Amino acid sequence: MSNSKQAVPDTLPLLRDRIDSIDSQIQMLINERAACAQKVADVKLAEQGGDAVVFYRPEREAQVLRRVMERNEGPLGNEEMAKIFRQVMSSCLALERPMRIAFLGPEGTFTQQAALKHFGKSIISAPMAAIDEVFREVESGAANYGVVPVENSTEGVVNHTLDSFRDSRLKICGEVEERIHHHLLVSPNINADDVTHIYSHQQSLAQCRAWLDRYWPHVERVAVSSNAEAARLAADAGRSGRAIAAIAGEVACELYGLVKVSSNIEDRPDNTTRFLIVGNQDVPPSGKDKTSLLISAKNEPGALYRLLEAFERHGVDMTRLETRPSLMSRWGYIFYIDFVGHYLDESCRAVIEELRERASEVKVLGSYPVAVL
Ligand SMILES: C=C(O[C@@H]1C=C(C(=O)O)C=C[C@H]1O)C(=O)O
Repeated sequence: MSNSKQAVPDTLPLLRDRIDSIDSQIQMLINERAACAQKVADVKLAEQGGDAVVFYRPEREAQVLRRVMERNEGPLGNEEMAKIFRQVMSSCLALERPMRIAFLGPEGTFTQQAALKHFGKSIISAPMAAIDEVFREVESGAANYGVVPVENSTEGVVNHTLDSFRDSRLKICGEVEERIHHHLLVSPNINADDVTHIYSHQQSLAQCRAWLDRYWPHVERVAVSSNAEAARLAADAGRSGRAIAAIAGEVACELYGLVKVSSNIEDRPDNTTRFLIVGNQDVPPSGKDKTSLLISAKNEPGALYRLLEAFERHGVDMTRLETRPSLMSRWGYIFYIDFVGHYLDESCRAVIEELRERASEVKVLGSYPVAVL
């Protein structure tokens, strides 16, 4: 831009004039960008036609965000800047048709937070009551993509999600990581000193146990179906003057009009959950990808060793291994393996080919960009 290197004025009126002028340029450029994105959609329609057209490209979006972070010079931080671009892309894509995203609900869950982090805010939210319903909603075409939790750094793997992949043809199209922060919330008309009960999901109560023991040892803890439900109940109670607090996240706090008594009360400050994006799409390489496999191993001595050995020999970096019962045969197992790379990369292809010779079933659940935000 012509005036991007102009000296910054130092009086309030001049600074505000400058901001106004920058804003109008930003606005013009955002609309110019949106017009280009619309044109891209037209080209895709012309090339791919009708129902087959895929407007949302996770690999391209990841590349755009990575580039934003690489070239960023501040004073805004890389992540802050990428979040702004995340929303710009979300708005551009929604010009075509906002995507419907199914997630593990109700409104206000951390999974919804993850969905918004991944897709931006210009989506239609479709809260589902259970993980398998998220899968079904996407399989039936009622939603474009689904978001489900898959592992938590404190609590471990989410079995329902892994098990859902057994019978599903959906592909993993992306991953999101979310630092999970819990807050103690009450209705604005309630005095925190009067609180008689604290509601939350069992996992969250567990993740804040030491903090609760220290500061609220004599208040009864009540486990409910989700944090968002706890927040809703606390808001409801507040309306009739009952002093019930909830432990929940930021989104639930805002959604149910609660106020924070204490923030970030989780015992482990690095408490993180990883979520997966599931869809009907094979995502091309983004340059920095991960792949997830489901493998049914033959039930014989050394079976797992022979599977893992292939990764070692081809220098492919395995990041996760989970075991689940196969349900097909007693003491048969299914392994879930994540590794660095795309299934089209030469070394990854070689590994997958060898696994196919050694296992009774190998299903590529998807290759997808490593989480950017
Ligand atoms: C514009 C495109 O389509 C969508 C919008 C994007 C954007 O706004 O940058 C990026 C990828 C797609 O989700 C594209 O494929 O380039």
